[in-house]
Amino acid sequence: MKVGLFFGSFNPIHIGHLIIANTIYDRSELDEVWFVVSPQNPLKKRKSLIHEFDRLKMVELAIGDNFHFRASDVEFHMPRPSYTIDTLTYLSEQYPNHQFSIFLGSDNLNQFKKWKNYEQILEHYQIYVYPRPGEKLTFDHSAFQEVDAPLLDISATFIRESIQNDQSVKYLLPEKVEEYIRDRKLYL
Ligand SMILES: Nc1ncnc2c1ncn2[C@@H]1O[C@H](COP(=O)(O)OP(=O)(O)OP(=O)(O)O)[C@@H](O)[C@H]1O
Ligand SMILES: O=C(O)c1ccc[n+]([C@@H]2O[C@H](COP(=O)([O-])O)[C@@H](O)[C@H]2O)c1
Repeated sequence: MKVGLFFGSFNPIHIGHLIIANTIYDRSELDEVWFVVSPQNPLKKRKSLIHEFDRLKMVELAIGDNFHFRASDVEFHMPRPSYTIDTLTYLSEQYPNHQFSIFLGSDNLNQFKKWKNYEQILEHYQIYVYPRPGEKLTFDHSAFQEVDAPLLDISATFIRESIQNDQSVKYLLPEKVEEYIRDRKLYL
């Protein structure tokens, strides 16, 4: 089985993530996309990072009706911060019949040489790269496959700031995620 891993903080998941995942799924040979919620990105230290269980729950709510998509808490049980190569190695051992690839936004790609053992990732995994506004690709490699995905100027940062400023985030998030944030008074 071919599985595309979409690693992210998902703080919170938004329609940008869902459109990217669906575009790559639709234009590739992937059987499934797994959204891997990272407790702690090694390169982002943020006070606004809410508990990983809430982030996972929102991912589950967002993808609930799509049986090609799965939410994964695999990194909750691993050492922190969340190093992608360690998770890839673990998953490849756990699922020897699966062929894993990863998704990477162009913002992360431009920082990729700061990732732990990034050469090992390049050597063993295909990487679907999708464009992000304002992020021209500064690094090229044969492991990268650029995806012709729409440019979406939506970020979790914008959503958190809008909530803090009491501005509407309607349509930027699936309705169930918006309700979850409102009910639990997250990001205020
Ligand atoms: N609108 C977007 N267009 C392209 N890639 C995106 C977009 N939003 C998020 N991504 C990518 O999705 C992955 C997970 O994103 P992440 O959870 O950090 O969301 P984010 O919106 O970038 O969050 P934040 O604003 O908190 O940094 C990252 O690889 C990021 O590059
Ligand atoms: O492995 C690394 O060194 C590494 C460095 C930076 C980011 N990552 C991962 O990249 C993913 C995207 O992070 P984010 O916060 O932009 O959603 C997330 O799963 C991080 O753990 C991984």
